[in-house]
Amino acid sequence: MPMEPLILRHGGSVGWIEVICGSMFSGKTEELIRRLRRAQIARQRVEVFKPRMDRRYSETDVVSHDENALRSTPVDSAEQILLLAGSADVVGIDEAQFFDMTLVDVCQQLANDGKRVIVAGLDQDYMGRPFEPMPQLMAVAEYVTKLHAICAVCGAPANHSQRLTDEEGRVVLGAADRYEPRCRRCFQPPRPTSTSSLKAPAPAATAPRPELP
Ligand SMILES: Nc1ncnc2c1ncn2[C@@H]1O[C@H](COP(=O)(O)OP(=O)(O)O)[C@@H](O)[C@H]1O
Ligand SMILES: Cc1cn([C@H]2C[C@H](O)[C@@H](COP(=O)(O)O)O2)c(=O)[nH]c1=O
Ligand SMILES: [Zn+2]
Repeated sequence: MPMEPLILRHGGSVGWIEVICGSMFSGKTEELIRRLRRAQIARQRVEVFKPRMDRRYSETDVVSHDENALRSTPVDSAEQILLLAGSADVVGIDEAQFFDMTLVDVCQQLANDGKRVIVAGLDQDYMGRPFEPMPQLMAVAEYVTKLHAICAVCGAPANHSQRLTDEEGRVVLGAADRYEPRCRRCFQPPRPTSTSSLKAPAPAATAPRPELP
């Protein structure tokens, strides 16, 4: 993965998008901070953003579960990132799953403008569903890194974030008080309680057997 701005023959530099994704505790924030610190060491201009709603560990800093921290600007919307990125060479964005789909266009515009854009976020929610806008960002990114935590039940690589409370709704902020990473085998997605799930097909006894491929 290129770390230095690439200079084009006609003068300007070419930008790109890097996505860092995975479950909670997989090391996304640590990896984001590591890449941004290296860019600072290379004397590149770095701007870091996070959604203002993420106040878990700090109002202003991007903070990992291990208390590794980097100063950031909290924003209320993805559009604000465009306004505030200014002349940065490198733009870091944490907790990308809390922005709306506008973030995809914002990242594209920043990269088209010659900036290196590094986005970190959850690829799945507590139900195991793709967490927008992460899938769309992964599709348009030049580089995608998927990280794994360690399953809190069995120690295997963990791909899921298990919510430990009965709270419903996609957005419920928390850390180890509310979530733990789990592997595919140990993950137990909560049952959906929407009315559509009440109209589920008949029980297995009367359902037709699936055909073998
Ligand atoms: N079950 C776990 N698996 C991996 N790391 C864990 C686990 N529980 C706690 N940690 C800690 O979380 C750190 C990663 O934190 P962080 O970068 O904030 O992750 P993320 O941003 O993906 O939630 C690890 O370096 C480790 O110290
Ligand atoms: C799975 C899931 C998580 N969240 C929240 C919980 C935390 O506040 C963040 C994830 O932080 P991390 O840096 O990746 O540890 O997201 C949520 O709101 N909804 C979910 O489904
Ligand atoms: Zn497991």
